[in-house]
Amino acid sequence: MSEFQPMALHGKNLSLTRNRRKVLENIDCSFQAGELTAVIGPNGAGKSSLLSCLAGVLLPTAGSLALDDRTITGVSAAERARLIAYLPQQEMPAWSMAAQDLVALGLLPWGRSLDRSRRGARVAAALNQVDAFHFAARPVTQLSGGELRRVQLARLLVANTPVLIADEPGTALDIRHQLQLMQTFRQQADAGKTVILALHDLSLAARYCDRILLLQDGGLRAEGTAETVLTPQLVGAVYGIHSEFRWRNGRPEFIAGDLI
Ligand SMILES: Nc1ncnc2c1ncn2[C@@H]1O[C@H](COP(=O)(O)OP(=O)(O)OP(=O)(O)O)[C@@H](O)[C@H]1O
Repeated sequence: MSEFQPMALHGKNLSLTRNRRKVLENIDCSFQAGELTAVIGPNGAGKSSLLSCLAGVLLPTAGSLALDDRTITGVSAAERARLIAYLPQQEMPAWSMAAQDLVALGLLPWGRSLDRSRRGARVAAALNQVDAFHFAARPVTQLSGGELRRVQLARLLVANTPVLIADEPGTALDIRHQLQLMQTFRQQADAGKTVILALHDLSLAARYCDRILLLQDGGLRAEGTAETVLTPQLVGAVYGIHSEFRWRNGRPEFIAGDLI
């Protein structure tokens, strides 16, 4: 396992039907290396469905996916696991392993190519990235919701994959750890990774992400920078709330207001 190869991910005309319900329709989306993208939208808009398709967990009913210029169907599952790391919205540990062992599961796609000491060093570094090193030896079934989430995030990060996909990664995290996590994702993107996050917190999306995809009813309603997507008009039309977007000390800021 060496330095990662930067990689773009492209979805073309993606549609998805789940249990006879059309949940995604004709979505075109591209995610470049070095870019941190937020996928936003109200409950049920299709964010998790889209991320699951991008991660290769759900097969789109129509459309195609490509990693750089290779269609995803030409990439073996084993190779895909070395290229894309994915954290679903909810995940309960199947059994009571130590936190560090759960993180080490993220290295499985490399098999025996990593020796024991390098494996241990990587796990420790990933746990440190999410401030979870001090409970590395604790059983995951005895952690708080936010502590468990941080361990799962360490598992996402440990493999150094070129593409990171995380569905509401900050769920259950306190505000400090949420900010720390967004800084980590920002650094990962700045290092050349392709980072895709489903987010409900629009102020975090505005502050940290290069680009925002706004989903509504399974379709792509808008796409662009925070300034072009998080307008009071669009946010009002999609979420039914008043809002403000402004620049403060050179940084984009989104402020949610009252219900319309
Ligand atoms: N297994 C399923 N079978 C049928 N419909 C489903 C299934 N899972 C999700 N859906 C439907 O698909 C649509 C999109 O769901 P999805 O979970 O992708 O939305 P989301 O934007 O991630 O929502 P949330 O913000 O609530 O997590 C919703 O209408 C949902 O009811």
